[in-house]
Amino acid sequence: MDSTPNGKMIVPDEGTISPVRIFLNFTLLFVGTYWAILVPAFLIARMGYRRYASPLRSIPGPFLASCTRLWKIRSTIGENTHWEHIDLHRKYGPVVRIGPNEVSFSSPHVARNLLSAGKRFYKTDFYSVFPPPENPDIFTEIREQVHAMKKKVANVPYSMAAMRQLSPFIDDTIEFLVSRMGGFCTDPTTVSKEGAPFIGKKPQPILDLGDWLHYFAFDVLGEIAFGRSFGFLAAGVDKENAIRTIDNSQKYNGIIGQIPELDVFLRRNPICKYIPALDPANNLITRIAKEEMAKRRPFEIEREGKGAGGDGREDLMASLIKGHLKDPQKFHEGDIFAVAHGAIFAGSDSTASTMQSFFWLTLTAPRVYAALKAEIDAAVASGAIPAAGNIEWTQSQGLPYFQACLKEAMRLRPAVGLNITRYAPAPDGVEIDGRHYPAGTRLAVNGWVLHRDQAVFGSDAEFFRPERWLDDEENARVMERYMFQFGGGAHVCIGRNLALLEINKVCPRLLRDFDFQLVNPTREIKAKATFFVVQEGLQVYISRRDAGL
Ligand code: HEM
Repeated sequence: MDSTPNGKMIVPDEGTISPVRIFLNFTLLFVGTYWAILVPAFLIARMGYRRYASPLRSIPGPFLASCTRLWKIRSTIGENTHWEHIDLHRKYGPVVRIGPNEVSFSSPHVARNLLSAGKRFYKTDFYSVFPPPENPDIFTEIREQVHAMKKKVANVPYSMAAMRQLSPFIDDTIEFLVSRMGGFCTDPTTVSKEGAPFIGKKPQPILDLGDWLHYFAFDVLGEIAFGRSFGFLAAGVDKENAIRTIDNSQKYNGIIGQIPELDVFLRRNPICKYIPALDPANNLITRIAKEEMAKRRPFEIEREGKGAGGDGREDLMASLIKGHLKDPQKFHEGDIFAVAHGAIFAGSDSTASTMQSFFWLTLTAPRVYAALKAEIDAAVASGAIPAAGNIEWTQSQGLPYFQACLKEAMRLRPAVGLNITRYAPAPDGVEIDGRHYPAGTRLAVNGWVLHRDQAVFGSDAEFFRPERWLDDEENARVMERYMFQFGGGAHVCIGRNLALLEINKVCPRLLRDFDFQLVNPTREIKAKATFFVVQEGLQVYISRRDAGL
């Protein structure tokens, strides 16, 4: 206690010190002194609560996953989610708790229900980090009603009929790919019969088929979306590192999609705009998309069918502009850019990855590769497919073994490697296989797991055996119903017609025109799950062949 100059003691008026203040002071002092114990204690209590007080508490799974999202973040950073989930279901069974509020299912029957239209299993906030957040495209739009409106407009240019009209531009790109690949062919005068990699003094050129298929997929999308190629095949390299930048951005989406609340501090942080390397607007693909938007103004030119894109063709952007002009309230101007630009992100890695899987699985199975070549040779000999030039969609439909190999590749190595996740519907939640999941529970499925279900695909579901699609028609129909490489329901892939058209034209053509030999037949290609499975290491030696002659 203080004293006054005259020596009298100052007695504090107890009534003027608020008890709240005393409590706050005490709390601050306490926390300040013991924070090193209190913070971990709080976190442990929170983890324990999430682990044991949750309605999901009896579902098996990794302990850490049941208490914190860190387990999923770690799994996504590791880029190995696809294989990890296969192991997880082997260990814990058909239903696994992979997050405090998230469950993964291995049953294709559950997946069919979960992804069906009209059942009100809506997309989670995982998708909200995928750009552009200010104007979501078909893939990133999580407001279901708005999504349905946008998809209705975009479905028109994505129909198979519309895609087949653009087929000549795919043909030109295939022609160019084939001519570029010709530069990697072994010189026949220097090759030994055994096809040894080094002949005489001249090393046999190595073709990174994975890279070239990637360039091809991008250039096709440039033609389809904007009426012009991105020029990857011409350059023969990843121009301006555009593909790598997109892959890195997908990796970011995959990881931050697990903790979307962090996005505002990272990519959505306005500071990014001032750092050129971090501003997505500087990416080659985005620049081209913007240039094309600018070129097509005023939009009325497209309505008159003149095709401001340059050569009068109705590319995706032209068609979206028409959709906007028809109903600007439902399909805004910003949607034109978002949907056309988004197509490149959604359609490039996915299509490339599918073709890479097809070639990898086929070339590592000599019996399959030989049977495939025999089918193509026979088709050429009979005139079912031409001996030179491009192959039409209808012609490749007449190659049953090729179709079986493609389905088998999409079954064993689907292009999406992360989970597809939906919320249990509000307000009542949902019952699945006798267990109730409250509204808002995250329900996840992964194609890599679903497509290995032995009840649907057979006891040898682990193995690449294209014949399973040809053994029994009825069985093939059942298997087809439980394939999820393109997702399902209201969110089924809008670009699947385009992807299948491309693949059905280019793969048989390459098999007809070239012989392939893997450089490292025993080395597994790298398959990194960001959202799509990005693959590396599909290196081959090639030589020309005269199929069917
Ligand atoms: C073989 C190639 C492809 C595969 C395997 C594939 C796979 C998928 C999958 C699994 C989904 C559902 C994702 C989910 O629900 O979370 C999806 C959606 C989507 N895909 Fe594809 N895709 C391919 C090619 C393409 C192409 C070429 C485009 C566009 C040009 C495209 C555009 C989209 C869009 C916009 C969505 C969102 C659909 C919606 O939510 O309504 N995809 N794709």
